[in-house]
Amino acid sequence: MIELTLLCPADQVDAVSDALMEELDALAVTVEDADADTPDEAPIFGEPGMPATLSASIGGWQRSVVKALFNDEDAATDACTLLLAQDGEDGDSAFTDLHVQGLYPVADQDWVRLTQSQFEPVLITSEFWIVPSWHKPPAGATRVMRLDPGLAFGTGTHPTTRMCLRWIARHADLANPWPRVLDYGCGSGILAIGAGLHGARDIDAVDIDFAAVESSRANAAANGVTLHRVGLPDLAEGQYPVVLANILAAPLKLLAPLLSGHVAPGGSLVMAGLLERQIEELQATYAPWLALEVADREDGWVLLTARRP
Ligand SMILES: C[S@@+](CC[C@H](N)C(=O)[O-])C[C@H]1O[C@@H](n2cnc3c(N)ncnc32)[C@H](O)[C@@H]1O
Repeated sequence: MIELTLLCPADQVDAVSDALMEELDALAVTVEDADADTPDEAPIFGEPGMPATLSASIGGWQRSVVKALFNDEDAATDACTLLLAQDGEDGDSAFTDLHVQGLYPVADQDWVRLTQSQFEPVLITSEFWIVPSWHKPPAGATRVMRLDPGLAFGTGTHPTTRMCLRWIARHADLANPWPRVLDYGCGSGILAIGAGLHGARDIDAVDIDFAAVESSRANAAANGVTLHRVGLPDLAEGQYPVVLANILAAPLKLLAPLLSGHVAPGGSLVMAGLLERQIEELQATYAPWLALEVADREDGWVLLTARRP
């Protein structure tokens, strides 16, 4: 295959990508920051609830590299010629300031195998592992969650997810299982499934993202875990002995009264997605309802928990 690489200003990224995919038969288009790994690198995604940067609202980085994949050199050359010849509204070229960087051969690879090789079994405790379907469970793993990477967040490789799962493994009591659990911001459903594998019953898993809801359903079924309710956040109802929420600081602050209200007397709130520097801010926000404490730390991330008296 051949990759056509173009340097493109932010306000033309969407139009160039659309033309390549929809009119010029590109097999795939990716957009990268031309200034990545330099002092000019600019993140364009803000946290949910925070303003996005200007570039995010116009489709790309100030200097974006658009890469389009074609079956062969002829197809890539034709596409490039047609793209540069497209007329704009004023009769000039539609894509001014577009610079062709080159055509590059892409070596044939086994992409499935390459992707799979990036996901190894993840240790939560010596007994509890997250294992992709193409791996055998490691020796000594007595509790195994089968989970493959998909559209929703949560494969067990991120420290925030791992800390929540460790908390579940350490606090669940099979002789006295949690009668209800709420996984708020369930993503792949990994925390809800983790709770289910540790005996929890009546587990509700909610998320604002439909892809997460679908993926939680499918992953739970693949692990033989029954979820009670799975859907949008308004499905969460009443009080739960355990409320799990791995989101991010800004939404967790906005959700403080709601999440605190879902914690049953004697129950626990378990929150992740928070950095060391955000601890005091979160503690202050939740103080009217619950006293949050640091329960775990990993790679600059913290797990905050609180028990309702
Ligand atoms: C970091 S992922 C966590 C996924 C999974 N629970 C885990 O621990 O790996 C955060 C999830 O929260 C969801 N989310 C973000 N804001 C939310 C909100 N206000 N209410 C419910 N879910 C939210 C996102 O769609 C995403 O699936």
